[in-house]
Amino acid sequence: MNSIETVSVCGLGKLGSCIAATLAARGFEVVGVDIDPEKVDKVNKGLAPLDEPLLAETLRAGHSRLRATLDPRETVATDATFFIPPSPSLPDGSFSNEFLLRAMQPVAKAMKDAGKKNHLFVCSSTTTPGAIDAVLIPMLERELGGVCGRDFSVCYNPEFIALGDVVNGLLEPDLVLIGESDPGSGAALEQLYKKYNRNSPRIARMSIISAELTKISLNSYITMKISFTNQLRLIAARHPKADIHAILDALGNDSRIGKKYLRAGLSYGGPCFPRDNRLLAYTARQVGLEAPLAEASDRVNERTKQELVEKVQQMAKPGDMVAVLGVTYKPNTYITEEAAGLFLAQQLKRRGYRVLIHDFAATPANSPSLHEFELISSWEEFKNNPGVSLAVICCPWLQYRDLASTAGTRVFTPWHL
Ligand SMILES: NC(=O)C1=CN([C@@H]2O[C@H](COP(=O)(O)OP(=O)(O)OC[C@H]3O[C@@H](n4cnc5c(N)ncnc54)[C@H](O)[C@@H]3O)[C@@H](O)[C@H]2O)C=CC1
Ligand SMILES: O=C(O)[C@H]1O[C@H](OP(=O)(O)OP(=O)(O)OC[C@H]2O[C@@H](n3ccc(=O)[nH]c3=O)[C@H](O)[C@@H]2O)[C@H](O)[C@@H](O)[C@@H]1O
Repeated sequence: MNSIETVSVCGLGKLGSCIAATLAARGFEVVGVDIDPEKVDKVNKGLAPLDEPLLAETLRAGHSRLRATLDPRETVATDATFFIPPSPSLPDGSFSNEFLLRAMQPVAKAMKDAGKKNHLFVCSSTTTPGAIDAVLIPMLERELGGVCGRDFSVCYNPEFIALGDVVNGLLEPDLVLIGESDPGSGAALEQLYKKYNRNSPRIARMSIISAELTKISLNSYITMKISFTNQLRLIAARHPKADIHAILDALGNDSRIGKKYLRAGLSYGGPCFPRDNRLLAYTARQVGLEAPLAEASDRVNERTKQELVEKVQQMAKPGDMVAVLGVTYKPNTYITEEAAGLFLAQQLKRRGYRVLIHDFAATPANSPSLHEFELISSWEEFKNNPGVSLAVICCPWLQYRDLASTAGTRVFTPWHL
């Protein structure tokens, strides 16, 4: 296929809005498509549809080359369409294809109606390994009445970005991963990335199933590393003279291990890590195998959460006022999904503690699970006069560093701030 100059992006959410904005800022003509009129309206006004560092500036930089629409037929005028709708986790561990099917179908129909051939369908949402070949490509072949790799192409191209750093993560990744239905489409996408990235990342091209397995393996491997630190932390805690931070700092010097994601703290959370291990275990079961390492990482993670509750129970008794500081799954995001702090607050409340909550970004408006809690409204006032029996720093927001214990309050800091 020819080079990609114009691009459409279906799904302008946490990841898609940043992909659309960065593509436009790097010189591509971009059409953004979403089913949410508010997001479309905001993007057309050059405003960020959600909170993400650098998104507003990037949208402004590419404003003249980016427009958004509710109409998927407008993708026909572009060379390639990136699909980035949600792919929620199902109870059996697999990821739903429903949103991808619903986003791709009208685009395929529009291509067919316009008689357009050779469109490139790029799936960026995380998929269950095997789903693209078994479900999405057959649907596209039916809708388009053609053969994948001859009449149209499909690439799987997930991004390895972490929330709070999406724009830089997209533009300067360690790795660009391309699963391709045919060499021509992979080559075209590789050329796009050579123009788009600000660094020169390794571009790994492979079959679609290999790329699907690579994507979930990466997250699964990293959680194995985090769970290893937690396993070691629990063992070291039983030895009064052992210092987990000194141990991990030493281990990280071995280049085979490395220092990243080797920080002793609490459990991992968020919308990605916990569900990717469940997906790897599901993928193993599909071929009659087990994924004991992925399952063990999740077990250690659950144990880490329980251990935090037990530890706090040793430090305060039911009826006491405990302040849970930091209820997001990591700093610089408002997301509380599977966060250690939220888990602790819920468990303490259930056990009869009086719970006060504080966070620098999460509020009941953006995290409805916080509605059931009393919130600390002013951090400055609280910092100077906590007046509670125990404050637990559950998320390593740097602003918590200067909270000192006062006469009546102890401060418990599982993260080495
Ligand atoms: N947020 C993250 O950190 C990362 C997310 N991913 C993957 O990216 C995908 C999207 O994630 P997020 O951006 O976080 O989701 P999100 O929920 O923030 O955004 C999804 C967007 O898709 C839109 N949408 C839904 N159906 C649509 C349709 N039929 N046509 C057009 N737009 C449609 C929604 O209105 C929403 O704006 C998921 O598969 C996720 O696993 C992968 C790596 C990182
Ligand atoms: O698949 C995805 O969607 C993304 O998932 C993660 O991104 P994210 O969940 O946004 O955030 P991270 O910054 O990686 O943190 C995840 C969790 O790990 C925890 N963590 C991180 C580092 C560490 O040393 N220890 C540790 O417990 C954090 O506190 C947090 O709860 C991956 O880092 C991305 O590469 C990937 O693209």
